[in-house]
Amino acid sequence: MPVPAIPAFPDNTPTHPLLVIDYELLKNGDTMEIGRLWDAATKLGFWYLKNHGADELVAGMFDLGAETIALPLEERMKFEQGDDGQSFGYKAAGVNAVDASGEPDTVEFLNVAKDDALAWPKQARRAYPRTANARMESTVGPFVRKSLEINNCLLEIFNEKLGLPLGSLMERHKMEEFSGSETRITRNAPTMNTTKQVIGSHTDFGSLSFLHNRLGGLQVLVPGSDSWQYVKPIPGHAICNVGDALAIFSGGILRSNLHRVLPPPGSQAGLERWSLVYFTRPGNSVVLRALVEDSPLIAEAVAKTPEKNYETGATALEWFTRRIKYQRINNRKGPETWMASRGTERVEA
Ligand SMILES: O=C(O)CCC(=O)C(=O)O
Ligand SMILES: [Fe+2]
Repeated sequence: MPVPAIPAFPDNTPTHPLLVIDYELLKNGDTMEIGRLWDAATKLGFWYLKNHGADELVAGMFDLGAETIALPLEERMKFEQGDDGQSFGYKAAGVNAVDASGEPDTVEFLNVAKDDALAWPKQARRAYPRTANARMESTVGPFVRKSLEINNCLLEIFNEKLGLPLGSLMERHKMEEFSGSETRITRNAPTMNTTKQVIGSHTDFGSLSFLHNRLGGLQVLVPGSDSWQYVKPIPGHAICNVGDALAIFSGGILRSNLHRVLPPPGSQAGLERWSLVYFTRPGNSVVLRALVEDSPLIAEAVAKTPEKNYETGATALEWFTRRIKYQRINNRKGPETWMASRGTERVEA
């Protein structure tokens, strides 16, 4: 499907600069580029990634989004996530809170488990709408494999920079173990209100996110301030970020930064907004704690910040289930439910 021309991100809207990291250079072990990635991952926790080679697959995934949204709502609802903290499947608009007051979100999305994409045509975790089944082999599987290749390369780099024994991070992201790893296609309906949050402020739940945006709307909380700034989408550049699990494993050396989504700004206002992510998350049984015994660097970071508690006492599955479950408005009792859905911003506070 040809991509229609989209109005440029407005010139007069302030944006937060992210470092542009070249995946080809990382793959070739370029020390300077690895140093720049380290800088980005430890200071802001977000960076652009160019030369990742996933663009065609990304376009196919956006087509899958449009095909799925064209199904009758009733059919999509057969695959709804439900209220128990299960992520895979369809999420209808308005079922999650965006803040402590319980204001509803406006995005709908389809999440496909990495375990299902790789097991296809067998079912590993759950069933999906027929549009996803029709593209599982041609589009979803290849996109998931490509995203895994990229995120695994980043994990190996962080493993080395953190001074961990070879394979320590990969061991926590075993291909064979079921995990919360998934790809998500998100849609926000057109709206002229450019200030209402469509996805509330959050840190990502897992290890690494590989995000693709065509329209603006994503904002990061600028570290050390209470200022939110837009991240400008750049064609062919993914937006990558560190999530809670890596922040915890690294004792806070890697940064899981708060972010949120508003409707597209300025000249992009009123357009339907799509985004696509692949989330790498640890294996379900992996306990989320700082790897202090395995790296003097991590031990030192933890020792220097006694006010932070990186012993979550939770497995990746428990962490992930809790966060999803308490976002759901059906589970809401009061502002404490929003607090119960929070991630490392509690650890870091
Ligand atoms: O849509 C976006 O730009 C970001 C989405 C996001 O932060 C998420 O799904 O976790
Ligand atoms: Fe996110």
